[in-house]
Amino acid sequence: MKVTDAVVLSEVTAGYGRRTVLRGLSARLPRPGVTTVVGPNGSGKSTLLGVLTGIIRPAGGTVDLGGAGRIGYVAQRDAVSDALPITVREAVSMGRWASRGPWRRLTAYDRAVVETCMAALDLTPLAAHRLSTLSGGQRQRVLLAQGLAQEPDLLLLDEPMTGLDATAARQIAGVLDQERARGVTIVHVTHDPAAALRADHCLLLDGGRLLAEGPPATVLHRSDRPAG
Ligand SMILES: Nc1ncnc2c1ncn2[C@@H]1O[C@H](COP(=O)(O)OP(=O)(O)OP(=O)(O)O)[C@@H](O)[C@H]1O
Repeated sequence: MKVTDAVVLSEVTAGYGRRTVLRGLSARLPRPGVTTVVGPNGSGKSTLLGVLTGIIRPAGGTVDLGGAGRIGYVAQRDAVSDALPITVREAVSMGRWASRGPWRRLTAYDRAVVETCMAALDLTPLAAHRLSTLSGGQRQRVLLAQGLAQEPDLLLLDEPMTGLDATAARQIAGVLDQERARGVTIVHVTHDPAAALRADHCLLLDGGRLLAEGPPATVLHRSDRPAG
């Protein structure tokens, strides 16, 4: 696989069936580095993450992950059933399925990764609790721990800070800083300008098109102004 210093999207067109969402999107995301994706509701941010995961196959254009092998994906909390009758430890362990396959017995290494990821997000005391008994912010931390347990090169996050209090948001930001320092490439959809500003790079989408890309301060300034 080709190894570059970037994830490169070239003229990507993608959507759902006959519904086109992303239209001719070209962008270059630093690798390693943190890229935030901002834009109004429905502008195609989650669809872009779907393309990067490979779940959504572009109808046109190309995606070059720059050699990123393992991809971790952390969904919006709403997208995940809170009713699953599993514990926090079981949910985080699901992050190991990507390398082991579902229903396989986890190795000692897998179990150690799961414990480390729970500890990083202060989930160890909740390890035996059912997901359904957790608060929204705690569940959000479980989803991130599950993403980290995949030991990804490329970590894709869909609004991981939504609805979190300041302490939990700071904690997640700290964990993402650590991952970035370890060389993980992070792509992060957010509506939070403070989170977007901390990134290395920012993409502004509108109507499925790239309106601007570059340093967050410049791009966010652009997003404050009416398009045109
Ligand atoms: N599974 C789907 N089938 C058909 N259309 C979809 C599907 N998922 C999203 N869409 C449509 O694609 C468009 C872009 O949605 P997407 O979720 O990518 O936007 P977004 O920028 O992430 O929005 P938000 O900020 O609200 O999360 C929307 O018009 C949405 O209705």
